[in-house]
Amino acid sequence: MTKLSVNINKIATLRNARGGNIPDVLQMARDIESFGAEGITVHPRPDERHITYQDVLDLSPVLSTEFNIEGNPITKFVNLVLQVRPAQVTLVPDDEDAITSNAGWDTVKYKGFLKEVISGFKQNNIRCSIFVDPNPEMVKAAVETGTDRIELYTEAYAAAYAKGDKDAVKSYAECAGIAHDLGMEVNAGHDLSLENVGYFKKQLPYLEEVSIGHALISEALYLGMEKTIQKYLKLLK
Ligand SMILES: CC(=O)[C@@H](O)[C@H](O)COP(=O)(O)O
Ligand SMILES: NCC(=O)COP(=O)(O)O
Repeated sequence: MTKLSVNINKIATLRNARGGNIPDVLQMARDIESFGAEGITVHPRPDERHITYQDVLDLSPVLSTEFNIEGNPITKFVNLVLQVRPAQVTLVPDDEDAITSNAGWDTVKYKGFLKEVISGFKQNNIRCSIFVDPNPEMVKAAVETGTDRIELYTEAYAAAYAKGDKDAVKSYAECAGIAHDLGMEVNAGHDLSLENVGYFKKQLPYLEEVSIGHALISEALYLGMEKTIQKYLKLLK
């Protein structure tokens, strides 16, 4: 079984559109957990355009499932994660002004940096994952950073699948196998949806967790949050 961690950034985007507290991000997170999601993911960005640093602090004590905090390990982010001590931190090499995540780590070039950051988190018993493209060279170098997991960046798979190209999953399956053989667990995320996640899960030999936000929140506008989560859980069994 693959765990579903729901990324609630887009709920905060809606709330921030008007100020105030509608929708209530904390209540939504609790409801998402009660509908069966096994984790909550947030990706606070430096401009706090959706999830704010304060949201992360407020969410931490009320969650009952795995809390996954994603982001670029700038000092402010590292301090936040060390204060909250979530179950998992996912390191993503975002530019400050990126609309959304758009690349995985160059684990060869940034090996030393990642090693140092990951060591600090692991000393605090925080599981580490790093966002990587489905590139065998990057996956092989990832193990030397000391990370527990990799998160495969699935945007390219999702785009290809939408055009009918199912073969795009092959590089992901290969990289999941390499990661497993090297002792790392495998997560995946970005642009996964009800349409494409079932095939992805079936093709990957190892897949611990997917984090899904943009499509899931959009699908919930039509189906409702509870039904949407139930559909994902069925596909991820
Ligand atoms: C790492 C990743 O793929 C997700 O965190 C995604 O980038 C969501 O971030 P936004 O909600 O800011 O697009
Ligand atoms: N790590 C990926 C994530 O949290 C959600 O990405 P998306 O579903 O919003 O593209």
